[in-house]
Amino acid sequence: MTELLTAAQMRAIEQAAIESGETTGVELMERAGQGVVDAIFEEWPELAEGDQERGAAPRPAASPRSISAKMKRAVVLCGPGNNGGDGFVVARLLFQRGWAVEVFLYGNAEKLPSDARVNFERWLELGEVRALEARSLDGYAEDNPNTKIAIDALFGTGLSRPFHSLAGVQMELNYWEACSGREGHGISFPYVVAIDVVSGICSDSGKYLGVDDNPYDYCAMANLTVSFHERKLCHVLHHGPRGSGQISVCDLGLKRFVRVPNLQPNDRVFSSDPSFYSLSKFGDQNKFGSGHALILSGGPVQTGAARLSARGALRIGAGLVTLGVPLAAQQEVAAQVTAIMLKPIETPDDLTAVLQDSRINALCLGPALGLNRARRLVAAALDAGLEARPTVFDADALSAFADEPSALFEMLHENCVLTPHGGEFARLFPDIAEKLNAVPTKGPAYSKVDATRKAAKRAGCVVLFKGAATVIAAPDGRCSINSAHYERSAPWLATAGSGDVLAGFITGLLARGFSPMQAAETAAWLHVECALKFGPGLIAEDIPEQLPAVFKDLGV
Ligand SMILES: NC(=O)C1=CN([C@@H]2O[C@H](COP(=O)(O)OP(=O)(O)OC[C@H]3O[C@@H](n4cnc5c(N)ncnc54)[C@H](OP(=O)(O)O)[C@@H]3O)[C@@H](O)[C@H]2O)[C@@H](O)CC1
Ligand SMILES: Nc1ncnc2c1ncn2[C@@H]1O[C@H](COP(=O)(O)OP(=O)(O)O)[C@@H](O)[C@H]1O
Ligand SMILES: [K+]
Repeated sequence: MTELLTAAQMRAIEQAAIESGETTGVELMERAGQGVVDAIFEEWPELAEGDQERGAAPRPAASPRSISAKMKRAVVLCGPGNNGGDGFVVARLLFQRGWAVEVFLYGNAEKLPSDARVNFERWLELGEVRALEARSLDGYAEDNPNTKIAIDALFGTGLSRPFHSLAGVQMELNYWEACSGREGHGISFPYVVAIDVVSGICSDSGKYLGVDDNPYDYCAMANLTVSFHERKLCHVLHHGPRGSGQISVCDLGLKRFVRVPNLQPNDRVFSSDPSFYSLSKFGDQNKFGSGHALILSGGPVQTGAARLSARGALRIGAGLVTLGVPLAAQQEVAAQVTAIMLKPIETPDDLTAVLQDSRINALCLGPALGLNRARRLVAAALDAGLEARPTVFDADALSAFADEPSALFEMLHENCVLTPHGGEFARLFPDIAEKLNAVPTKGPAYSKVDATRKAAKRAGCVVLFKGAATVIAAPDGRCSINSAHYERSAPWLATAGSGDVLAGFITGLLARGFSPMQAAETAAWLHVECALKFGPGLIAEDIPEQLPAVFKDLGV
């Protein structure tokens, strides 16, 4: 598991490192700038070809007269804080490799923080700094056709309010990001490289501050973002992944400062990669050793969703899986399943009776259950037999309580898992959803992490809030994110029935004895792995069928 940091956590780590006396802010800034340059040449090795170190040449070498049209050119946009300071370092390092470098500053040089100021002064020994204005980049790529790289060093983790004053610049970066790497009419557009965070995005939420609609047409975007120490939350949340392009993480040598006192375990957020060891089966256990999952089905012609869940639960390793089916749908389900068993469950009393079997150690309610049937069965599910039986609530089992969410929350216990998508989340937690969906006016903005943690606390159980970034939180604040972005991008998972399979995966792992948090995290991660294994054309039925190959790759 890797950690995903908030801006405050990153600052605390930096501060602890500086206070230890082992490093200084200027040294960290130098490592940061070097890391950005290294990441650029790792991403585009062809850009490094033919570079000739010219060292710290005196100022005249950078004057316009000495810049030949053939020189590779970079334009560096520096902002008023330390992100801008990193930009000055990058400018110097590229210059020392023989590049023509043009530097713009947004803000007042006199007010730069001290470390940034040091690097501003160092740059001034090599070249000029022009004031960045709204139209500074208009026509720039066309007029300077050898511009290979644009560095976005305007704002990083310190963005505190909406940033609209350079709309023209942001739109130009957006356009360059879209056109870079493609030749058209003799013009090649530069790659946009964001230092730490794409300017305009709040680093804790991944939202563009002050933006309420589609930001993809007019906000700054990058082809590559170089994050320091670890990824920040914005790199996996909301608009962040699209805005960031690719992510490269630059090690600043701060690993041993992660455990600074103000970072409580339950304030931290991790990526949800599971421990694969826990997925293996060992010894001579019989099938009951891997648990028995019961999944409740809807009525006639509404049984497909529960069957998908059941298939998922069985493939992920539950020893036995039974579908609880109303009488009228028995024939339909029986004709479709083999290893999965059937039990007639029509009424709450039927469910109560079935649940007297304490070997049924995990339960799933929701997929196409029907709102009325869900409402009637939930109370029985939570009341019967085994105390605090691990139970997944999905789809209709959530929506059935839209008019009175508190009635559901009062019944839940710590072994429950709720798996809402955005719509279901808004039905159960309307106030939280409203806050999450409001236009953010200042940073740090309310994030999906904040929302899911709050929901888990209110519900008193694990909440898995679905999406390309699936956020999983427990009532005590533990939180992880399963990010289907970058090399794990899995857009084909957005297909009918995919959530039903996920509910089945979680139920199967609960049956195998995983804790609710561990089951949710592991299931979400495997769900994406299955989609990646299959690739384009994926439909929900395919997802469970990828598990054997995924397990094999993992050495399970
Ligand atoms: N932590 C580490 O270990 C390391 C961090 N490093 C680097 O430092 C970066 C963080 O630096 P930072 O804290 O100075 O913040 P940054 O993003 O440069 O901006 C802050 C400035 O912007 C201003 N401002 C804000 N919003 C604004 C707006 N809308 N419009 C106009 N102004 C606005 C804000 O003003 P204020 O809110 O105070 O009024 C303040 O002046 C980090 O991302 C990384 O690149 C590396 O050097 C190496 C190690
Ligand atoms: N763009 C995406 N990339 C990766 N996964 C996605 C994306 N969109 C949705 N998902 C995942 O697909 C599943 C969809 O679930 P859900 O919305 O409940 O669909 P259904 O009700 O049809 O099963 C969730 O696990 C969600 O996290
Ligand atoms: K930036």
